[in-house]
Amino acid sequence: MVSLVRGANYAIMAASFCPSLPHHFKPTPIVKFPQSSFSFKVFSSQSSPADETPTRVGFLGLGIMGSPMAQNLIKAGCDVTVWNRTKSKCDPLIDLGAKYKPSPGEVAASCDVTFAMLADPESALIVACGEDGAARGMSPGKGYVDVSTVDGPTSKLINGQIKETGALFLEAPVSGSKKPAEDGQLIFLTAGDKSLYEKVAPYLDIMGKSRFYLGDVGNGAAMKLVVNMIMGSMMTSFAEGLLLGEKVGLDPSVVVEVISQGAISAPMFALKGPSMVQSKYPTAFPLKHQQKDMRLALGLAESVSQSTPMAAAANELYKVAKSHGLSDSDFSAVIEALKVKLKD
Ligand SMILES: NC(=O)C1=CN([C@@H]2O[C@H](COP(=O)(O)OP(=O)(O)OC[C@H]3O[C@@H](n4cnc5c(N)ncnc54)[C@H](OP(=O)(O)O)[C@@H]3O)[C@@H](O)[C@H]2O)C=CC1
Ligand SMILES: O=CCCC(=O)O
Repeated sequence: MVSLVRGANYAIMAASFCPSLPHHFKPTPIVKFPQSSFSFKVFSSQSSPADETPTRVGFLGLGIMGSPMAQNLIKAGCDVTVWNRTKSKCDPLIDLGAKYKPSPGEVAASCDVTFAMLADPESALIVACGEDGAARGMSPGKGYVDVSTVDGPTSKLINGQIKETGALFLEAPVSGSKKPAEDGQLIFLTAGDKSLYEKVAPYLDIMGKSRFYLGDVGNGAAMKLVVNMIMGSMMTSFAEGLLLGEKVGLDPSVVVEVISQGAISAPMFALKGPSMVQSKYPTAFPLKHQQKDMRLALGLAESVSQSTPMAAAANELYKVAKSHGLSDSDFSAVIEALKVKLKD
């Protein structure tokens, strides 16, 4: 079953699930509407599921996405313990009131639920299952929520290791980039233990604007990869159009404007177009991660013999862009890979 929850009042939610905030705001459980995949949260001053909600939250991985996500939890008054491979990235969060532990295992041991936002399958595996990994600190009653973008097999591996400890697992990759992370407007694509999904829903609602529950582990990863595969191909197609337009004498800013008013308008084009026209690529979503997602999506397609020629071509372009040193630029920098001079 797929469920989506929308529109939560940030302050009221935070007050209900984060102990340092006033107790008189208490939400009722999610109200689900039959015949619809939508459900909405409503609030009252009566009883609350808060008693069963974990209150000590761990956060592993404080990069572009993890930092603002953890920050939103802290600002909402949650009891947050952080860890990051590069310790200095913990400091601004510690200044905001977060606790610190020197390893993922120690974070997990000291928290009821631990979130992880890591770069790729390799880092997600190391942090969850490595020597000092989160699994070391897991035990019955705890939960591990991996919000990184990884492939299904990796997610299933982590699920297996976490479940062996008696703890629960939820995969919950996100749609939405740096700004939605800062604004608490992410979209969570979750799958795994339903009871953990329900327990952590208040936290997802602090960090995001909606959440889907998609069933078995692997479905969240698949949904995320399908979405990002489409996004990656859209971006390369947009880049080609901008450059072709420019070469035949069109003003690329006008191309962006025309696109924004028509049937192919997309927030991504409106957001990235103006800076791409100026050859500027301030990093929101690193190009190396987009290429990783194309690679993982192609692997997913391969696993079910689905033909994906557009995505395969786009992936090659991201690889070329990486080889030009653009890994840490925004993924819109893929346009640079098309600026090679061709002979007439
Ligand atoms: N940026 C975006 O717009 C979005 C990104 N995502 C996905 O979210 C995840 C994180 O993205 P983002 O925050 O942008 O990425 P960043 O590159 O900014 O952060 C990556 C994080 O992973 C950590 N890390 C990397 N390798 C290792 C390792 N070997 N061991 C331990 N930790 C490691 C980094 O630690 P350190 O600081 O030490 O390098 C850092 O905390 C990725 O899976 C990405 O695909 C999903 C939606 C949007
Ligand atoms: O994984 C990155 C997604 C970026 C976005 O959804 O805007």
